[in-house]
Amino acid sequence: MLARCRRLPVAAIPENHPHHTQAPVPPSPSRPPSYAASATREQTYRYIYPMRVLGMGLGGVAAGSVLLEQQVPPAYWWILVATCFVWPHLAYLLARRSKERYRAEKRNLLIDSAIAGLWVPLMHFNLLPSLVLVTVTTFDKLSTGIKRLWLHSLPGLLGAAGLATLLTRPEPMLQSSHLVVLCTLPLIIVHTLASSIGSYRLIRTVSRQNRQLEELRRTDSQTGLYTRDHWQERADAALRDFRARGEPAYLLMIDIDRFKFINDTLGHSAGDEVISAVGHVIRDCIRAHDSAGRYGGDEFAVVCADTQAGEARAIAERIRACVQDLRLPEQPDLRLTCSIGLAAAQARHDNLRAWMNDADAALYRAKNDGRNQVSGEASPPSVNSAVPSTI
Ligand SMILES: Nc1nc2c(ncn2[C@@H]2O[C@H](COP(=O)(O)OP(=O)(O)OP(=O)(O)O)[C@@H](O)[C@H]2O)c(=O)[nH]1
Repeated sequence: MLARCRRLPVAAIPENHPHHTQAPVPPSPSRPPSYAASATREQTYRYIYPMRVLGMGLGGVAAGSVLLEQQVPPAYWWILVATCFVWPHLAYLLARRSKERYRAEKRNLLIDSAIAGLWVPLMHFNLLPSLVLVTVTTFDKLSTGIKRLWLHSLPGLLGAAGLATLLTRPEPMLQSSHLVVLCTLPLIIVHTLASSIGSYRLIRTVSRQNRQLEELRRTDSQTGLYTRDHWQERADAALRDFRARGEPAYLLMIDIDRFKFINDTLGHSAGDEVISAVGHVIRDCIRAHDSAGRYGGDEFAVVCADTQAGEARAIAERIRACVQDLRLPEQPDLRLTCSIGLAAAQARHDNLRAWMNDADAALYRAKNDGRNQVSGEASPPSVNSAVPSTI
């Protein structure tokens, strides 16, 4: 009855997180099923077990208080012991011994609902414990996140309630005495607390994973530089600042020289190492407020915001010289160079594409003029001419 509130699952919960009970994704022919994912899902019954023992036990206390007042035959007490105190352990054993543990645990969850349904007529429809048992058990189905599980639990719940009504023909006694209220309170309190703690943990997990996802979106794994998308956001911001306040900004397009030849002669993995090493060189050569990104393949881009022409050229020259001095431990004889195109933000640059076109043109000139050099504007636009009259 209290069984599921610790483990509210959503897609963002990690597969190895105890809260994770995401419904199985059917394997597609092009994607082999993940062993890790299914292995964790198969352990769901372990996480549910202690909560089922607690929830069913507290439900048993509530139901027992009603039985106590009604002077019922001993069979009722045996049913109470079997369903509330034996069943949680039996459910655990059944799931553990099953070849398909996750499926077995889903069946156990449905049986939990049937048990709650059974107890409603056995308690003569005593209002408070009946409502609490049905609500808690249905909430638990919802909180698993398993699609439509709560809906699938209703036939069992209603069927068990109907069958027990037919067999025992109980006389409705809706009123709950003080004793029954007192004995039902622990279930209400513990279930609410457990649900709140589950939600709290879930929110913390989701926020942490959102931060990790954002980090992944921003960072190119091969070089540690920004990804193209994130770099473009930074460059856009620098262009906006230039257009709004006239803060000079420079853009550097960097391309490794004759990289195809490295790939062709030393292989792609050596090429990957070169890209990674050049990325690290660029990161070491820029200032804290510059933004460097991998633009694609062997091409990199740096945006230097709030920067004078001399500084921008010095950064570009530093990168060029450091790439020239770069030695790879695995390829000690390999000599690398790069070409760099430099472009200042101009008032005519309506968007980033226009600015990049200028940097690309400068890079093209550097390649044409013999590579291993920096080409581009030596002097910045004046601040006055930087702010367009239309702004
Ligand atoms: N190893 C490796 N190669 C890549 C990667 N991305 C792109 N390439 C290759 O990089 C090469 C890019 O070559 P270009 O920049 O066009 O030409 P280049 O040989 O460097 O010649 P120049 O730029 O004119 O000096 C192509 O052969 C791509 O297949 C990557 O991630 N790893």
